[in-house]
Formats: sequence, C-alpha cells, structure tokens
Amino acid sequence: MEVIVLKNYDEVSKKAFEVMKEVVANKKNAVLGLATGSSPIGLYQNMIKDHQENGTSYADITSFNLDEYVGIDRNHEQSYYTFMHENLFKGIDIKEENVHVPYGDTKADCDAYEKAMEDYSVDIQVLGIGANGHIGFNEPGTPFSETTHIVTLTEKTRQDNARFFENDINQVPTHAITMGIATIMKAKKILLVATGKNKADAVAAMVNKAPDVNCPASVLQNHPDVVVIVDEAAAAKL
Ligand SMILES: N[C@@H]1[C@@H](O)[C@H](O)[C@@H](COP(=O)(O)O)O[C@@H]1O
Repeated sequence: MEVIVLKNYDEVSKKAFEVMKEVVANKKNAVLGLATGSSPIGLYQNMIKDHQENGTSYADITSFNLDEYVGIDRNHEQSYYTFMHENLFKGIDIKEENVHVPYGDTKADCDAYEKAMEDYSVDIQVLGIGANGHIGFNEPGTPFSETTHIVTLTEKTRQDNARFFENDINQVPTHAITMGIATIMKAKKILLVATGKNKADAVAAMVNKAPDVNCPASVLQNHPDVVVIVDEAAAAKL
C-alpha cells in the first residue's frame, strides 16, 4: 500500500487525478470503478477540466459505481445516480449506456450487478472511506468474502450522511445496495482518497492495524496495487 500525504484537499485531488489520468491515457476503453461522497469531487473536477482543455476522451470508457441508496428514486437529488451525473458524467463524454450504478433492493438486483461486471475487469477503483472505516457501504463486520449485497446502514453512517438530507437523519435511507469487499478487491488498481480530521482514526486503522473486518478498509493491505492519498489532517494518526 502506497500512502501519499499532501497538504490539503486541492493537492489530494490533483494527485488523485494524475493517478487516474495515467490509466485513462493509456487505455481508451478502461473500466473505472467510481465512488460518491465529497472526497472524490475534486478528482472528478480535475477530470472534467482535463477533458475540456486537453480533450481526454471517455467515449469508450465503462464505469461501475460502488453503491446506491435503497428506497429513493434514481432521479432523487441525493441518489448516487444523480450525484455521478451532476459531479462527473455531464462534464465528460462518457456514454450513458456505458454507465452502471447499482439499483434495487433484492438479491436478484445484487446478482444482476455482479453479472453485469463479470465481462469487465475494473482497471482502477476509486474509493473514499467512511469515518468508521467503511468502503462503499461495507460497514464494519462485513465479511471480506461478500459480493454485491443489500446493507443496513449504521447509525454513524446515516448521521455522517445527514448533511446531504437537510441535516435530518430521518430522511437518510436506512438501507443501501453496495459492491461487496470481494467485488472491490477484484479491481486491478485501487485509489483511495481521504481528507479531514474526521477520517484520521479510520485511515490509521486501515494502514497500521492488521486487516480486520472491524475496519473494512484494512482489507486493502491484501491488495497488490493500492494508492492511498490523504491530506495532513487525515494522516494525523498514522
Ligand atoms: N457510501 C459512501 C462512501 O462510498 C464514501 O466513501 C463515504 C465517505 O464520504 P465522504 O467522502 O463524503 O466523506 O460516504 C458514503 O458512505
């Protein structure tokens, strides 16, 4: 696991973009695993800027998103489907038919997402990290062997995400559909970004403690190609 510590969110976003650019510049039809949350927004802004200024094309690129809430419509303003269109897809030339965001609340929906991914191999998976160490929506305790599944969100995660729902935890969905840890680990390369002191404990557990289901992100120590890019605040407990 390569850990890069930089000054602030801006520098983290620029460095993350360099890692991403190397993948998309070398493979026209790369497969991107994408994440939501505030952490990757700066990376996505850099991708949009580069597309506009340098013409980097995403026309042959395919994407698979990590997760989605259960119980809100795809077109809800806080759905991850909407998030991805607002924060990345509408600014680049990716084709709608090449975009995949999981959706649904049944085992069949989960299996269908795994099936859709079967024909592809993710070249780079972008990840954020939850304050409790979750990746995607794989909460602490999730077996590392899980594939795409439905989860009950923890109180902590719902609280952390209430900022997107008028600070009202009651509006935050209670369930989500997420790629499992085994799904995430299949990616050829993993790029995790984290900033802010709220992430310091999770980052320290991910990097320094032995892999353990209590910190889902610690599984990344078992992956051969992981780049972790954090700011000084998130690195404070390393
Ligand atoms: N499901 C998402 C995760 O994929 C994300 O990494 C995490 C951190 O979000 P943020 O980057 O906004 O701190 O939030 C949500 O729970």
